[in-house]
Amino acid sequence: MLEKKPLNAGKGSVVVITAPSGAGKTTLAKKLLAEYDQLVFSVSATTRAPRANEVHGRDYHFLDRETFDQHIEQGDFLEWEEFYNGSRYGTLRSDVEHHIKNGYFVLFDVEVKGALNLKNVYGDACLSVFIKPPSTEVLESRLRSRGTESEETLRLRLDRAKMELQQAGHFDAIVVNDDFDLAYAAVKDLITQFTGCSY
Ligand SMILES: Nc1nc2c(ncn2[C@@H]2O[C@H](COP(=O)(O)OP(=O)(O)O)[C@@H](O)[C@H]2O)c(=O)[nH]1
Ligand SMILES: Nc1ncnc2c1ncn2[C@@H]1O[C@H](COP(=O)(O)OP(=O)(O)O)[C@@H](O)[C@H]1O
Repeated sequence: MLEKKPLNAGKGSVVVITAPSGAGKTTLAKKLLAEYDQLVFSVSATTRAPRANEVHGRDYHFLDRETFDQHIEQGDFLEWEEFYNGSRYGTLRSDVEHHIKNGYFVLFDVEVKGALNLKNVYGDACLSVFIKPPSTEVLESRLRSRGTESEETLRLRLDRAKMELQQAGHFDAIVVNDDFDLAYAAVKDLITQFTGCSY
């Protein structure tokens, strides 16, 4: 769902990384954030339960469904989507505005529909990168070895991945995440070119 209210702040530049679940976007994003001082993470809100290593406010704002839906009603989200199983994910407008006002480039890690919506909002001020797994078999084995999914949520994520892979052509660049270091170098080059920032 794209919420129509425009951003109050001037349109800062943003980098959107999107991919099917398990392709490696969060791993790439974390390394980028550790290396680029000028890049700041858009911490999304979600109704899904935290994983063992996740911290509230750092990885996500973990909200119950009622609170999440209140934010929808109040128009607090720039965009939000239901990913699977009723789990909702959204970008809080105020967080992003705050970072842009402070002169940062904002890095988003969002699913494909949200990424397409953010491209619409930011237009030329957005670099969008689709991270592609080498194959669906590798995607499945990465999701399994991550150890975060039940058999049911694994299936739901893989089903959604099929739809998401078909959308890859809509983004500015596609980077295949086979060898991690090569994929990371490719994404870094794109960001350096787009932002003019070195790390
Ligand atoms: N549209 C949208 N998608 C989000 C947002 N935050 C996270 N996502 C995406 O929701 C999907 C599920 O996220 P998560 O449960 O953390 O699984 P993971 O990406 O496999 O680690 C991923 O594709 C995330 O990139 C958001 O604010 N908006
Ligand atoms: N190039 C790669 N080669 C092997 N494993 C990888 C690679 N990139 C990421 N992974 C692993 O795959 C799993 C999924 O990566 P993650 O970053 O959580 O994906 P996403 O955020 O897209 O769901 C993690 O266990 C991660 O360590």
